[in-house]
Amino acid sequence: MNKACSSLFLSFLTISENEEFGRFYCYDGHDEPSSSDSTQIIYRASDNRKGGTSPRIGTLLLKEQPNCFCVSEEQRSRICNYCFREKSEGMKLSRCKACKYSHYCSMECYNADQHLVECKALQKHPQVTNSMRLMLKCFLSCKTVEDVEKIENLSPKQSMKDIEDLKQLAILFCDYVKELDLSISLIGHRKTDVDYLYLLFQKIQRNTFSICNDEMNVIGSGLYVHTSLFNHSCVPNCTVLFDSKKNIYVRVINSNIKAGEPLTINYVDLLDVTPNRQHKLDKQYHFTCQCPRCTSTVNSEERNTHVESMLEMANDFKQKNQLQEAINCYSRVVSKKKSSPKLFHDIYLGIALNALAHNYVELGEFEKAYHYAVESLPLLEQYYPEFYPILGLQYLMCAKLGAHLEEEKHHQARTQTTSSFTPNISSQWFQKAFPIFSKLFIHEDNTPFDVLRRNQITF
Ligand SMILES: C[S@@+](CC[C@H](N)C(=O)[O-])C[C@H]1O[C@@H](n2cnc3c(N)ncnc32)[C@H](O)[C@@H]1O
Repeated sequence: MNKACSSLFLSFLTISENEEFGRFYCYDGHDEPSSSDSTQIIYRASDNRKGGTSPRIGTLLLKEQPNCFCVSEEQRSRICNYCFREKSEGMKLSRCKACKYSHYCSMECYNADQHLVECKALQKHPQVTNSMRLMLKCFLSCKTVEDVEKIENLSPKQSMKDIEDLKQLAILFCDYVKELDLSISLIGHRKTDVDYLYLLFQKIQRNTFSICNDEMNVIGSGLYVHTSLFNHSCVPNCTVLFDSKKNIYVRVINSNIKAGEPLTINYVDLLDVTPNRQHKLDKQYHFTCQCPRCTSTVNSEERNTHVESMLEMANDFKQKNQLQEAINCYSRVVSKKKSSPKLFHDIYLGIALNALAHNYVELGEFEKAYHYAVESLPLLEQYYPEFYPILGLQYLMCAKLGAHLEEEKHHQARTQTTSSFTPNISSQWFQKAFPIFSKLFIHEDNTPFDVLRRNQITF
């Protein structure tokens, strides 16, 4: 029942012809699922490690290029809209003179992005949303029957329920593209078919990945048709990462995956309380998560709307670059929690401490940043898996800040005659960061050392 996989999968992955649910399972090589199973892709654990059923941490399950992608609105003047390279002293970006919207590093990127088609639409509709731009890119990517099949096979196969904002989006999209020549696309003739567009928008809503840079900041969005077959869990055993060429990598992050267990990634931020995660999963992905964390009756994670509005206010200040005001809001959350520990869930404290650390880095107040980053760690360790990219970056941030503070103290010690020696505070965090980087951040164009180097916080 299993057919061989395309080259982007490693050989131990096989694809079943049953496409009903499209879940990936860990497979021990003995207990082959029957054809009535919903299993779509199976991980042959026994091929990877003799005698064991669980793949090792860091095992690469698949690597894939995006079928279509677009740069995020906030990043469009900072990175090339096709190759996603960052603007730097050695690399200039030119803004398209016609639409004044898109930026490219070269004519090759301008042409490869098929910008001329989009340019016409952007000139008339500069307020376009990311999902509309991604939809147009999706149209442009459909050049063969196979390309069309890949998109049409994405979940859901049929329109599921009335989603008013997606219906509106379908209507807006018709207007966006009505004057464009989309004859190069095999689905171009459907550019104003509202029902078809509504279904495609549902697929885009459920299957789009945020493309992140090394620091896990979102720089774009894309469709990756194979990776999007992974289901979600709030206790995931796999994670996705990106390289600088927008390739996605799915790697194992739990060394205790049993045969028959689904292989999962997370669709929403894990540093959030259960009702909020569930709400997001329901709204965007239309399912109720039944993972151990969501169904736990032991550690209930309740919402606190008062704290949430304070965090939201802080976030608004941050967006407007009013960092000190944002810091005041986050600090109020921290002090409320310290004065009444049971008032709201620890997760909110984790969010506030983490935000304080990042805000103080931006303000150049590194001692405070270090203090909050270290204080946030036990909470991040509780809600993120042990081998998780964001956790690795947090350890790295502590290490870099620690190293900077040590350096400053040594400098003071050299210039003053009396000073105490500074303990080596940074190495403990480097030691924690390194296993995560060496197992997860290992892309074709990267060694973990490159990533560590690129992630240096510049002081
Ligand atoms: C990106 S797709 C994942 C692959 C999909 N299951 C398929 O077979 O094509 C997202 C959709 O999968 C389903 N899904 C993902 N994780 C799930 C879970 N933990 N429980 C139930 N449904 C899930 C939901 O319908 C969701 O909208």
